[in-house]
Amino acid sequence: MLRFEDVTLRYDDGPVLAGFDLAVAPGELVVLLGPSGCGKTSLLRLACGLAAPSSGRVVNGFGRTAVVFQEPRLLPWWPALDNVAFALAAQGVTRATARHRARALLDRFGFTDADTRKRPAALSGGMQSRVAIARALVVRPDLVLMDEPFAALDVGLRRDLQDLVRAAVTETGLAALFVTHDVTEAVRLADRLVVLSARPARIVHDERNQPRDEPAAMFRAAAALLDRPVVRAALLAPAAG
Ligand SMILES: Nc1ncnc2c1ncn2[C@@H]1O[C@H](COP(=O)(O)OP(=O)(O)OP(=O)(O)O)[C@@H](O)[C@H]1O
Repeated sequence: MLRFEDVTLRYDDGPVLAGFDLAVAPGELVVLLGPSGCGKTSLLRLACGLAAPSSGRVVNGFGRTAVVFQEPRLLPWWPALDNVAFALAAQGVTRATARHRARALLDRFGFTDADTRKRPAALSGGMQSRVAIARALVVRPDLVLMDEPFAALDVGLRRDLQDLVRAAVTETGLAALFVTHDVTEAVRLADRLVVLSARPARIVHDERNQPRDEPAAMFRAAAALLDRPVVRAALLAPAAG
């Protein structure tokens, strides 16, 4: 379980979170949907221990946490295979085992043997994103934190990668906290969709297990994103019933 308990986070210019509560359970794919600058990245930084709350508690009870950033952040001089295998270096597995696991995952992600030998500069943006996701998943995390990992990709590629993330979560039972400001992406991916207000981020809508790609769910999420209480109350009322 990952828990934010009454978390406040202040920067010099004021709070980005104030009394924030959220729990992410094992096996759950939670999408945080919120406007730009509302504090989504800050929440992920708290979740993986890169930042500490000003008050309140962040408790990450998952054994192993992996992170996927918006940019793939691959090592440019290494082939795709080694970029993935390297993630296992800290786990004390042999180099042969690491490369074997990396190859198996890249194979599932559609890489040919020749592709696995290419350096990042020789891979398309979508392929680089796949390497970044493989690097996170190869360590067999219990929780993966994803910060708008597909924001730079075109729509068709995004859908492929969203399917890949969903499949990985379903097959392995890991928990995921996925940040985006794209309503379509959020509805398509989420087991549970949490919509955040503008800074300081507070939860304005929290919906579980909605049918994916359902226009009504998109409408509710978009309405919540508008963050206008009167409009929201009117539009969200049917969801409550
Ligand atoms: N280290 C920092 N020091 C001061 N202010 C910061 C810091 N990190 C983020 N901020 C500010 O806090 C607010 C929230 O930033 P954050 O990156 O968490 O939001 P976000 O929702 O992820 O935004 P985006 O969608 O644009 O990536 C922004 O106004 C940002 O400028």
